[in-house]
Amino acid sequence: MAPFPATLGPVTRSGLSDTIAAIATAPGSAGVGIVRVSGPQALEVADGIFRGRRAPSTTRGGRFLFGELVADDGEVLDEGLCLVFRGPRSYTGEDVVELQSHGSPAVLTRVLARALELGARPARPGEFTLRAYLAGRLDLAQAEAVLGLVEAQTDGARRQASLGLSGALGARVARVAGGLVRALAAIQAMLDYPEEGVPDEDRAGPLLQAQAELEALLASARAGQVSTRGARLALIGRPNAGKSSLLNALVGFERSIVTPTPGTTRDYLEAGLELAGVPVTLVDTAGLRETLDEIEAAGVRQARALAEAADLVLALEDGSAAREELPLDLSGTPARVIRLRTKTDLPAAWTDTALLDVSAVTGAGLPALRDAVRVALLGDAARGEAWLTTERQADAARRALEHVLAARTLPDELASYELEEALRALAELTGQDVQEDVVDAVFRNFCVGK
Ligand SMILES: Nc1nc2c(c(=O)[nH]1)N(C=O)[C@@H](CNc1ccc(C(=O)N[C@@H](CCC(=O)O)C(=O)O)cc1)CN2
Ligand SMILES: Nc1nc2c(ncn2[C@@H]2O[C@H](COP(=O)(O)OP(=O)(O)OP(=O)(O)O)[C@@H](O)[C@H]2O)c(=O)[nH]1
Ligand SMILES: [Mg+2]
Repeated sequence: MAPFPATLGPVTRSGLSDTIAAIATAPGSAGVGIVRVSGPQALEVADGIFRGRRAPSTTRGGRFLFGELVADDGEVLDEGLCLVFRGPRSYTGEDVVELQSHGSPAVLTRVLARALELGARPARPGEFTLRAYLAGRLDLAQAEAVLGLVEAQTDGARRQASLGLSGALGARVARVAGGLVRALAAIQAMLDYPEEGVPDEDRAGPLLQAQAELEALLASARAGQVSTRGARLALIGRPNAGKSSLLNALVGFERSIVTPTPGTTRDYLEAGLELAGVPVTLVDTAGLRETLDEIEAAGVRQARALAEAADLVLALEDGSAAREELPLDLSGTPARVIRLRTKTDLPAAWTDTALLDVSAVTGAGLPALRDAVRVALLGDAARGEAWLTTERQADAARRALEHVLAARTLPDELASYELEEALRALAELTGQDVQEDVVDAVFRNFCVGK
């Protein structure tokens, strides 16, 4: 991808003011496919491709035309629709034309090639959405939500992206910023008119409130990332604990080999499923034990490494056999472990209320397990609220919180500096005050045509 223009603001705007075109629909055959054109020459380009009862350039915004898509020599490529959006009333804020043909890669490549001949240039990844951002139609968090929506594989990811796109996250951040501005005003008043006696709660109240809101926002960051990026769950236990059986019960088919012989699973294997709206990868591993078998020993080493790297460990112990200690130290990361007593359909050899009872055979305990996984992965981040969904957003919120915490303890002069820094971090979060390389990094992840 060509580098993003050097600065934001007017320079970038003019740098982006040429006309871009791209196939907006996914590669492959489909019912309908779309070539999208945006920029000052969009209507001119459309006039050169589209033949209908009237020319796109004489059509009002918000209308569509039915007609033919034609090549430079007049050959009809396909019948199609032309949608006309006149700036600023369009996705990008510029003149936009959509040429909608049958969803044939052969047709779409010809239509795009014709648009490029007529003066458009190929759009860079995310450039339509970048233009919407630069036109002030979306904030940066909304642009990230567009990306999240395009990539959403689960309903949980879709919900968060959709909330983000609605501007709910921006609104949540604006609330925090509003509180900081009030606190800043109180401090300024104190500095300017010390004799007036500004009540301390005017300063402390909004700060405390902002701190609480930032902490809640940051608590949502892990949930947001997990719901978009997904999570890895490692099943760990002694041989025969029932790891492979549990994996099969959770995914609903015989993904992993199960036998009564301890040491059945050697190489690890993965299975994808959706748990609590989160894309989850379950990892079945070799049972942990000392062994002279070289292959099995390699599997055991791998199992330990997989447990280390997982977002969450399901530690299984066979409830129908004499209890043996799990040869794995989980004490360092108790928040990342759910302990299970398995085979509860069989007579219990022992019980322990600290463990969750499950049976892969009857399915008993599986709903409780799914619940525990949801809490472990998402915490109590409220479902209806907008979460921080990217590391970039979380980083900005973290810095804002640090400055707010500093402001609470510092004398007025220094506190007001900290609050200004906190506000700057929040402005970065929504993209009002942001370095161009950050913007570049956000849009680099997009696909062409978005
Ligand atoms: N065919 C098609 N479907 C699509 C999109 C698109 O660009 N084209 N979208 C994009 O990726 C999404 C819809 N988002 C859009 C957002 C704003 C405008 C728009 O033209 N807004 C104008 C006019 C609104 C109006 O007429 O009421 C505006 O806000 O001023 C269009 C699409 C999803 N579906
Ligand atoms: N009754 C009953 N038997 C179970 C249950 N889960 C597993 N088993 C049996 O226990 C034995 C071992 O099950 P696996 O799922 O292969 O155990 P594992 O932990 O994957 O074992 P390794 O791969 O050897 O480490 C098999 O005979 C299973 O049928 C259960 O919930 N109830
Ligand atoms: Mg197994």
